Amino acid sequence: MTLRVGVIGTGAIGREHVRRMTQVLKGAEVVAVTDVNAAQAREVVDAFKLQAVIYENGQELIRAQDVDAVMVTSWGATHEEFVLASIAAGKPVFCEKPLAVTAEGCKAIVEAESAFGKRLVQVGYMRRYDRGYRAVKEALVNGTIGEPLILNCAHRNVSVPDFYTRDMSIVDTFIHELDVHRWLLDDDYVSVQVVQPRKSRLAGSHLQDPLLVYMETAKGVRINGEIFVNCKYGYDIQCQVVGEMGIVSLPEPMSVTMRSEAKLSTGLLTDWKERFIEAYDIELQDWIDSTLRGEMNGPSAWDGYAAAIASDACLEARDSGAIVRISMPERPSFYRHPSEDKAASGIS
Ligand SMILES: NC(=O)C1=CN([C@@H]2O[C@H](COP(=O)(O)OP(=O)(O)OC[C@H]3O[C@@H](n4cnc5c(N)ncnc54)[C@H](O)[C@@H]3O)[C@@H](O)[C@H]2O)C=CC1
Ligand SMILES: O=C1[C@@H](O)[C@H](O)[C@@H](O)[C@H](O)[C@H]1O
Repeated sequence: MTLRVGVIGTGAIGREHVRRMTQVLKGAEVVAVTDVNAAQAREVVDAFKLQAVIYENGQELIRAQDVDAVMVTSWGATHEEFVLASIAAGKPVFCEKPLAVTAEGCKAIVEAESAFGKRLVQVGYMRRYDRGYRAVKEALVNGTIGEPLILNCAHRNVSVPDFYTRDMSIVDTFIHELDVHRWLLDDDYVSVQVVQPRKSRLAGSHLQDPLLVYMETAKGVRINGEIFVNCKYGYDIQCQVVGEMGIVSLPEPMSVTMRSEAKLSTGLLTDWKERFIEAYDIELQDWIDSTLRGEMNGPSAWDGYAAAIASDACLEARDSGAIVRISMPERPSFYRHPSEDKAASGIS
């Protein structure tokens, strides 16, 4: 069976996901695309020799009879509208992060999906599929380093495009950390403080770059985070958890060491596409397979909502300079995995 997918937004990641669905993964065919930049949609159809209809807009694509499932890879601020329309049409939808740019927007999606009565939404938090992050999670679950106490992390990009706004360092960039640390630690955030160090002269004048983010979780873990989106030297994602009996760190991407011209050196990546290429492949193959089985396994609309509650608080903390409390509503049973319910009721 083949999942017929319609893609809304064929820019950087939309193009990448079309490439992997067409050339790398199994079980999906891109049958429809749309982009507000029609030339961009045409370019992708031609580049991958797709037998796909180019729709005027996302709403028309979602309504199309032959689109079984929707992929939303347009700008963050447009996600909410397309995810809500997909739910209204009863179609499974893979939405790139963020699920919506505010917690209020995510809440509307959670409510619509709950009212529909079946999970339809997966959010593109691909780090949960990254082998390195999974190894860190496994070490934490196994208790190898005892209980986690401190998490140190950094999200560094070489540079960002001109359209990158001040809020995007939180709602578009650090949102990955907000999701993956909640998942890694199996914990929720209770407070955040955002501190603005000396500003880099190499960042756009409208940006405050870098930023430091200090968070506390319900279990008392302290998170020290750095966001630096014009670091110039590479795409560098760091995560280290200090526990009672040891430290577990995210492995560096594989890279040869060179001895050459009187130097010992190791290359760094510069692009998110390469850094997480395997994670995106695994993530989307899982989405295709589970959607074909009529299930939805990956990061849920609730996870998207939880990350957005934290990112709203980060923005408030950045603007006020205060420590902002984060209050996370209790996760409804609709968003629990069946195995968690069994564990909670003692059924094995
Ligand atoms: N999971 C990850 O690591 C990554 C996720 N993303 C997310 O994917 C989304 C897109 O990011 P990029 O591809 O980097 O941006 P981009 O700007 O390269 O591409 C977005 C495309 O969407 C189109 N678009 C915008 N509004 C639209 C609308 N209403 N209808 C149809 N098309 C529309 C634009 O014309 C553009 O071609 C963002 O939400 C971003 O956060 C992006 C990069 C990596
Ligand atoms: O998701 C991504 C981009 O949208 C975002 O703008 C970058 O900062 C991240 O590193 C990348 O993974």
